[in-house]
Amino acid sequence: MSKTAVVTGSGQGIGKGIATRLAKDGFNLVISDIDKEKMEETVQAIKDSGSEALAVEANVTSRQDINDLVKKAADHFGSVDVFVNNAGIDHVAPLLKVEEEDIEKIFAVNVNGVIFGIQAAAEQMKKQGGGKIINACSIAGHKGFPMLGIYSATKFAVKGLTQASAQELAPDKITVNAYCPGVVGTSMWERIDARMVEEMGLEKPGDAFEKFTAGIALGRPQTPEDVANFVSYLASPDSDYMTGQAVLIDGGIVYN
Ligand SMILES: NC(=O)C1=CN([C@@H]2O[C@H](COP(=O)(O)OP(=O)(O)OC[C@H]3O[C@@H](n4cnc5c(N)ncnc54)[C@H](O)[C@@H]3O)[C@@H](O)[C@H]2O)C=CC1
Ligand SMILES: CC(=O)C(C)=O
Repeated sequence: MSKTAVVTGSGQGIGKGIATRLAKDGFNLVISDIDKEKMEETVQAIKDSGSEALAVEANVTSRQDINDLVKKAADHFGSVDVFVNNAGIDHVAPLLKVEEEDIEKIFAVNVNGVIFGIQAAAEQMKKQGGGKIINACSIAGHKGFPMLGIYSATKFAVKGLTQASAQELAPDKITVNAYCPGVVGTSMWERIDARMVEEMGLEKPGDAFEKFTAGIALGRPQTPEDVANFVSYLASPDSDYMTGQAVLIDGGIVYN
């Protein structure tokens, strides 16, 4: 029987790239997002390529939504073998301009969402005798970047949650790891660029993206496929002896 992977925030961008790759790897896919239209587009693309896919609308800030997502995935396909906590949002501002509601909003998605995902997936995986949980971290989870202060704080939190849950869940044969991309050309970076250009007084759209990508050792911005190639490994038995790691996959920006 095929294994099943659930990917949150897989209507577009990195999540869509991961879902498409895992479908190619032979997984049944559960595509989940708050954007119904984009979610259905991803499902159709996967079905057109000959794989099984199910769409489940879920907001990661709601524990109930995430519990329901895992239940629907398990009821439909029989198991949840891989759960990717990919959904995330950005926030760009100097720390002195950050409002209380900005902090609440970004932590609700990037941190609470990952906690709810780990909890719901682990309860299901325990019943099955194991599984793999994979979290979206970032270079900003290894190094604080100016203008990305609260975003960086959420990604440092993801790294901590990955390490703690890996140790708690190892006896249940559940591994927990994270991918830490650099600068990926998705709609998230379009928003980051627009805000940085405004806040930093740069000349034109694209200047912040160019500034960030200029320092990449491998000489080009990252694609969702670059990230998905590594997540494919984390979802495969080849990574069975790896847990608690938040691995940089950034073309050479941050070195640990
Ligand atoms: N783009 C980049 O350069 C990098 C992105 N990341 C992380 O990778 C992940 C994916 O990023 P991108 O694909 O670039 O973002 P994106 O903005 O292109 O796509 C994010 C997806 O998540 C969905 N989403 C947003 N809030 C949600 C919620 N509350 N519940 C469910 N779904 C929700 C959106 O509808 C969208 O489909 C995020 O966690 C991000 O922080 C990490 C490092 C670099
Ligand atoms: C979006 C993101 O994680 C960075 C650092 O570019």
